[in-house]
Amino acid sequence: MSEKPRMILIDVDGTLVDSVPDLAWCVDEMMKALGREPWGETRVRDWVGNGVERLVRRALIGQLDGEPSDEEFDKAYPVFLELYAENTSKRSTLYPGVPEGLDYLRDQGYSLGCVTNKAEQFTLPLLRDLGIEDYFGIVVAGDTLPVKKPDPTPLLYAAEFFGAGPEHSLMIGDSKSDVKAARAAGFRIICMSYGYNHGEDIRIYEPDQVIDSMVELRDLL
Ligand SMILES: O=C(O)COP(=O)(O)O
Ligand SMILES: [Mg+2]
Repeated sequence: MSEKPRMILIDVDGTLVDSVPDLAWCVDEMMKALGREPWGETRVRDWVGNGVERLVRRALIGQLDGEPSDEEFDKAYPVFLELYAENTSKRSTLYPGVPEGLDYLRDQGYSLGCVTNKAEQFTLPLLRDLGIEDYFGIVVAGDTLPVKKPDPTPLLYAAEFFGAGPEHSLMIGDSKSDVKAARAAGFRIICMSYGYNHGEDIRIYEPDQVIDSMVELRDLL
């Protein structure tokens, strides 16, 4: 962990992309289509980070933990998928410092990968629409493998692709899933202070560093 990283894996939602405006819009339109009240961005923000299926389940019950009925979910999920396919990037933006940060990392010669819990059908268009897909040698999405973060497997899969050992591997994320996955993989972990962590300060989970902008990576790496 103390050695200089060779490979850097970066999370999407809450790290590179402020995707909640689109996710919340789609959740609210789904709720309205089901004849229910919309939740708004502030509520939806705390439910992002474990993939769109989990997001829809949380929206249906109005809380982080628990399950809606199968009947409710089976009705709602296709509605959400259709809405989000058309609204993946319309309202989503890169956080300030992301373009400069990615340029810096690329120019320094790091192998860059993207590891997200967002499903591949949304991840790839989102990265493309925001003009950042070419930075990444590999994209491991939420459904690329049978498991997602906080399981370390997606991180180890990317590390194997690049031939990087854990001592040369860094994860950059925003949530406790990123911290847990990185710890289990034996990677260094840096978190963004501005991301989504289900309403909790990410510092509670003790990542190696917490930064406010990806431009700060210039001083850390
Ligand atoms: O919840 C999601 O869909 C994805 O979240 P992540 O990009 O932060 O892993
Ligand atoms: Mg995230």
